[in-house]
Amino acid sequence: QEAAEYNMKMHPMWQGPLAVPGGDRQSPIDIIVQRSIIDSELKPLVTEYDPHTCQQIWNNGYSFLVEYDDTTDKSTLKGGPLQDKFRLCQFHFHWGETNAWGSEHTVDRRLFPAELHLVHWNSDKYSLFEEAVMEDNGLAVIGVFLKVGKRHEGLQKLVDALPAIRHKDSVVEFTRFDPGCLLPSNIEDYWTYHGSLTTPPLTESVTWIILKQHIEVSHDQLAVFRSLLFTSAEEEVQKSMVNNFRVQQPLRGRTVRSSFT
Ligand SMILES: NS(=O)(=O)c1nc2c(F)c(F)c(F)c(F)c2s1
Ligand SMILES: [Zn+2]
Repeated sequence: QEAAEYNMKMHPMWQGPLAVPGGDRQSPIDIIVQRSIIDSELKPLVTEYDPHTCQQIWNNGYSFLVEYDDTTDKSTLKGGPLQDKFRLCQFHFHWGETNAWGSEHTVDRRLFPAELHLVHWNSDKYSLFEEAVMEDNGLAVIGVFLKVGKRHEGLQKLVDALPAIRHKDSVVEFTRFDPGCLLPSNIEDYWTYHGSLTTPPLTESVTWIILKQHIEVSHDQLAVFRSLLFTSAEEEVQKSMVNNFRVQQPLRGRTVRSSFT
């Protein structure tokens, strides 16, 4: 409990509501593997990402986001637990001040040093992200755990862009980046559950798809994430962007399904 209180006091992210009042499908959560229900009807995920839809990378004061042109169905996700087609709008990460923690979700309480979120919205049912974010089947987010190990060649282009967006609200052009290079080789094995955004507005509109297989990045690559700042250039006290994860939320009777035995 005191850790949660510490988290609330110490991190700029928690000025907003800690949990949506009455929210019974909040994220992130701990995935207890033996309590997950194997669902043989879960299909393989189908991602079709077009690197030419990549537009910019920016620091929004919570994380850094790589944003994609989502005005057409060029970069999409379907299959898995999803009935509709979802458009990629952005991806971002959450990480810790040390390699000992940083992920938002955990597996049997196991923490990872960072977690990647690929954010998609339901373009079969809605015409804008802003609409979809308010609907319970509006968003689908793929979560990928990061472990420290060998250098991730595909990530380096992104790491090299970070010094240009050190401060909150800085933006630089970022093109021809294939987010598929950040996925592990096995995307068939995943857990899925209904939850929420993990940063304000915390809306309960997300079908979470957490991949079982992690990706590896080097210690030095992750260290560059920590060189980012929560604060804008004008602020006199600079705060390094670390521990930008939300505290875990109660399961409230939800079931986590798994696509594998
Ligand atoms: N961490 S997350 O749940 O994937 C996630 N949070 C947010 C958020 F707070 C936003 F305002 C937003 F526009 C997003 F696209 C996402 S995506
Ligand atoms: Zn996230």
